[in-house]
Amino acid sequence: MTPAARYGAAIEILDQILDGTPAEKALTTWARRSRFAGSKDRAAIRDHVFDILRRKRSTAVEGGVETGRAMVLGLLRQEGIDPATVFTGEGHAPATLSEAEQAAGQPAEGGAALDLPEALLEMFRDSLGDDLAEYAEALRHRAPVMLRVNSRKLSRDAAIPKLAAEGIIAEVSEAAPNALHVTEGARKINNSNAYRDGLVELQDGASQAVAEALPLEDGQKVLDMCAGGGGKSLAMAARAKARFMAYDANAQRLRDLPERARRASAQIEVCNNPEGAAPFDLILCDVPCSGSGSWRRAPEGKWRMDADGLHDLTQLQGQILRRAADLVATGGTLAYATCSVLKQENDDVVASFLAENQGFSLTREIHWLPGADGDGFYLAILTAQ
Ligand SMILES: C[S@@+](CC[C@H](N)C(=O)[O-])C[C@H]1O[C@@H](n2cnc3c(N)ncnc32)[C@H](O)[C@@H]1O
Repeated sequence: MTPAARYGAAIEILDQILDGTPAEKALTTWARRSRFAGSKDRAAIRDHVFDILRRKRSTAVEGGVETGRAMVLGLLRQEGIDPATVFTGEGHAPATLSEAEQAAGQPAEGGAALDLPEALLEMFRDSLGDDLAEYAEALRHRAPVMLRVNSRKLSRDAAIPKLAAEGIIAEVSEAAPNALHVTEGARKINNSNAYRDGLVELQDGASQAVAEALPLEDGQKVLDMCAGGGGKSLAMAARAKARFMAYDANAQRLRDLPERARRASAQIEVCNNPEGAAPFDLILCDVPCSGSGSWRRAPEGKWRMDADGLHDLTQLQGQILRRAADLVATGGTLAYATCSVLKQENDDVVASFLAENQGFSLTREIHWLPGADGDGFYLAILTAQ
C-alpha cells in the first residue's frame, strides 16, 4: 500500500469507530477484509488510527468536523504534512480535498487543545493543578515501549547486547532499576528468544517503579489482590524470595500467569480464596481504575469516562481496600495502587479508608505523571498497627 492509501484505510476505520465500533474490532475487521495489506501496512494504519484517537478533539477541530476524513486532515496539519500529498485521489488514496474542506478547520483551543473531555476538565485541573498541560500533552503522544529485565536471570547491562543481537535496541531508563526503554525493533519483542526465555517482560516503567517501592522482604507471605495478567506479581517475585499468591475477582484474567511465571523461573501460586490463606505480610491492591494515567495506550478510555463511571470505580476501589485490610497481618503492609492521576481514585479513596480504619497509617505516598518512560501511577503504602 502507498502511504496515502494507508491514510485512506485509516479514514474508513475511524468512521466505523465514530459510529460506535470498538477500535480493536474495527481494525481486525478491516484487516480480515483486506488481505492485500501486509503487516507493515497494518501497523502503520493502526498507528494513524490511534494517533487520531489520542487527539480526537483537536484533530476534529483542526480538520473542521468529526469525521475520519476531517480528522486525518487535522492530524496532517498538526504534523506539518502537506495534505495534498495524501488526499491525491490516486489509487486507494483519499479523494482530493474540496475547497470547502480546505477552508474548514481552526486551531484547537482550551480543552480541545489539551485533548481532554470538556465535562471532566475541572476535575483534572483540580487533581493536577499546574501539571495539567504537561499531563494532557503526554497523553497526546504514543507510549514508550518498556521492558523489565528479569534480575533473577541476568543484569540490565547484560540484557542490552542480548536484545541487540535480536534487533531490539534498548537503553537504560531511570524509571526503575531494571527498566529498559526500547528505541528500535519493538515489534520483534514477542517473538524474541530473550522474551521467550523469560529474560525480559514488557512492563511500563511506572508499573515497575510501583513494585520496586514496596517494602518486600525474603520470607514474607505476599498477596497480589488484583493480579490480572500478573505483571506486578512477576516484578515482585524477581525482587525477593517470598511466598507469592495471586488473586483476581475474574479468574480468567489469571490464566496466563502460570506460563509467564514458568518462563521467568518465578514461583507464584494462584489463590482462589484469599480469606482462607490470610494473614499476609504484604498485600498489593492494584485496583481497577479509570486508567487516566495510561490513556495514551488505550485512548478510547479517555472519551468513554464519565462522572457516574468514576463514582462506581471509587466505590469498588474502597471495597477492595476494605476487604484486603482484614487480611493483613499486624505490622504488615497494605499497598494501594492505580494507573490514574485523579485525586478521586487516589488520595480521596485512601483518606476515606484511613478515616474509617484507625488501625492503619499512611507510611508513603507516590504520584507518577505520565512521562518519557512511564505512565501516570499512584501508590499509597499503609501500615497495619
Ligand atoms: C489494574 S488491573 C490489574 C493489573 C495487574 N496487577 C498487572 O500489573 O498486570 C485490575 C484487576 O482487578 C481485577 N478486579 C476487579 N474487581 C476486583 C475485585 N473486587 N477484587 C479483586 N480483583 C478485582 C480485574 O479483573 C483486573 O484484572
